[in-house]
Amino acid sequence: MTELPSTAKAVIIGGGIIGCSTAYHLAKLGLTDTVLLERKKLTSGTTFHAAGLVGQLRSNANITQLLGYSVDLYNKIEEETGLGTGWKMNGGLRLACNEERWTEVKRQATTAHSFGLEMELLTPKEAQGLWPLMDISDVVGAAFMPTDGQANPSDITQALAKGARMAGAKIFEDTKVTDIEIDNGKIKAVITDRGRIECEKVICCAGQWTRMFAGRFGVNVPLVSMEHQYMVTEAFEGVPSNLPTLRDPDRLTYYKEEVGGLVMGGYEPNPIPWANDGIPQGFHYTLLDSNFEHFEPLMELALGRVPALEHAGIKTLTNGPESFTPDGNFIIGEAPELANFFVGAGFNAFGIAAGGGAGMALAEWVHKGEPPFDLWSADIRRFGRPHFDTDWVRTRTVEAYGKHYTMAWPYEEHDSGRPCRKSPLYDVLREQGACFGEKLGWERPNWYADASSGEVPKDEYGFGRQNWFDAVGREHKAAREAAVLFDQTSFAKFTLKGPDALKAMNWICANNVDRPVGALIYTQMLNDKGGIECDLTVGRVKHDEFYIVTGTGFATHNFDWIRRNIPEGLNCQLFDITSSNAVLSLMGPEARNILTKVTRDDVTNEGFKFGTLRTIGIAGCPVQALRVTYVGELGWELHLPVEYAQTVYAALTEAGRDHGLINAGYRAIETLRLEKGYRAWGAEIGPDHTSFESGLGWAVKLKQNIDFNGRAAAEAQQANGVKKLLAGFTVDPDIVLLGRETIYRNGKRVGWLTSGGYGHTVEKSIGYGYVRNPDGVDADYVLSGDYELEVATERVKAEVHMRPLYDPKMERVKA
Ligand SMILES: NCCCC(=O)O
Repeated sequence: MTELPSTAKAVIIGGGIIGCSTAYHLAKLGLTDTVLLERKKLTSGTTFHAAGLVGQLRSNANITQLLGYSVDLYNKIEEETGLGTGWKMNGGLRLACNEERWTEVKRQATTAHSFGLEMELLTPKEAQGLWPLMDISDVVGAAFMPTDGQANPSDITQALAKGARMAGAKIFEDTKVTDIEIDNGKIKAVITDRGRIECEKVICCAGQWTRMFAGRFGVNVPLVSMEHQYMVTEAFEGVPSNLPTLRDPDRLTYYKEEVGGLVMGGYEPNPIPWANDGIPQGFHYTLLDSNFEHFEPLMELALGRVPALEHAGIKTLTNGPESFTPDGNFIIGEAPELANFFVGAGFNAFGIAAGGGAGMALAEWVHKGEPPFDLWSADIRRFGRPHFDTDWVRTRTVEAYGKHYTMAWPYEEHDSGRPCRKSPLYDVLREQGACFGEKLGWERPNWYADASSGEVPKDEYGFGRQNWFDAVGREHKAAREAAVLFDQTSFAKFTLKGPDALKAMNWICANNVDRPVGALIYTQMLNDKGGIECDLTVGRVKHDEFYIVTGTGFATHNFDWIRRNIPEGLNCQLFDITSSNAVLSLMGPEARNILTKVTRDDVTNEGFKFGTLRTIGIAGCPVQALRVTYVGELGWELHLPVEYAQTVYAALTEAGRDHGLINAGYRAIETLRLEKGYRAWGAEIGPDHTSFESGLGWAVKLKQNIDFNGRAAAEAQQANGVKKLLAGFTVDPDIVLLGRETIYRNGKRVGWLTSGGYGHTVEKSIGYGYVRNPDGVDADYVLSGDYELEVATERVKAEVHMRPLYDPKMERVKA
């Protein structure tokens, strides 16, 4: 047996497709000092029993791009390594068996077009032409993606491993990692049963073992092993080798050709979690007992689609446990809990589809310290407090598994593991008709039902206008004409304190935070490319203390970003105080009149200017009042110790009684901010979009002689111009915009919508998206075009806007 090296730059743990692909890409990047350790044999954990379908389309452009990268790699890896991979680009069919599904499929086809992928809509007969074995009596239509395909999971992994070795990486089988040596928060070495390897970076691609293993070092990887079954038939007539893969989501099943027979599996609504108390020792090349009884309902559904299965001989019913995650996306990135510990795991049964691209992305992340493009939807930092509890994760993951093929409704909420995190006002607001949504475990009012007119606080999903449309319209109108109260307790809140707090903040923030005590500053935090990593409000509470407020879902990510970017040697401490403060946002033209009734402090426009914060007294409570808005109206965010929440809420509602004050929820916030043109991180802005591209260059301190993270990139972009620019679009109010609709300028595809919704004041459907032009783009260019949006494959005329649709002069906000 070859001796283990005593040192390496990077050690990969796990020899499945993700580990091998990461080794391949690290070596190709020149990091030949990479070692991959597999405790048994390559592929022997999960990869060997994967089904091997390679589909590309996801609702996120960059994840789709990553899967597209896999296809490109699989197209060439066989020739590069000389090893067969079983890869074939036989195309993928997706069926729709009811009108709602057909709408979903048409919207997916438009999403594919937005992302530059070919996806054709087919009649049932045309689909049957590609898949003659299927019964089409219930099929309404189908979509076909010609560049999808399938691979042999073990073979493609071996090819990647060979490619990695050819490029210089070292791979060791039968080598178990027993420990990681960490000194003072720094990784020092990996300890194996064959010796110690000193290293800087560890990349944990240990599949379903990852949660337990990473947990030993304080790294939380919320994944769960679930039984996943598929049947393999003997060869039978009518199954050509070029048969496309088939997804039949209304029957919860998928198919691919294998040696002249079919592989058929699916996602049952009552999945079985496995190894709740840990994966048994010696589990390699191991399958679970076939569970025919559990598989039978899927089999029944499949027989309806492929009657010939009735007479096909069954070779096996494979039952292999695989890792699934609470939101159905995989987990990638550097752990926020431990520097230089990277994770690539939790692939939800699309590890083969994602393997090529995920290995590429992970390798770049390891090598350059950042991913090749924004991977937020798969980023390990998207998780938070509830995800530390295995039982909660399991409950949510069971739901996510069961919904793998069910309709992905717009605005759909999770049902399981709720309620988990509750604002002190939860019960009060529920009494008042709140219909809650959930984010990072927090229950948050989305909208309020009016019981007196028979409304019920329950979402009914659909692709048209939903059952909450009127309620949200009511809340929207109250915000514009009177006042509303939003419970925004779930906001993530941090403080940064210490003698060097200002120095640190002015390095991390793109806007100048060296303002007088009491100033409230909107700022972005930029990466080296000028991309927006964080978008938040910063209050200067004392000369050496800042109060930082950001979106609920970004708590882990933003905390991690700030902590990592505090320059070494500076004396300041960052604290997460999310759970200490409740937040009530009082917004609307009557906000001041209401506030005046409950406080003796000066809340006049002169006494309490927009963009400032101050402590005011309300009902015995010291309230940190922030004069800021995300809805485009006069208003204050009131941050207060949680124990006062009910008292202050009662005082405000009492004071607001004669001013038209009502409760409002997050869906009203969305329609209000769309009208006002406020950007949302994760949609309009994010690491791939810069301040100048998104029209936020006004908040970047280039005129001041202050160095900051991302300055060089921002300066270059200011000097050279941009190649994409964010614009607003409006269309006829009957057209429902949801985001990802394709943007056409003068008949040419130039981008897609990042958000879509309806503006109850402007009475139009509103969308935002980037207009791209490789030769450069500015506002005149954007405004000089004729625009159409493709919505569910149909083009509609659109108006373009470069200024907010509502109150462009900020008169209402600053009133
Ligand atoms: N491993 C099953 C994949 C199913 C799908 O790609 O839809």
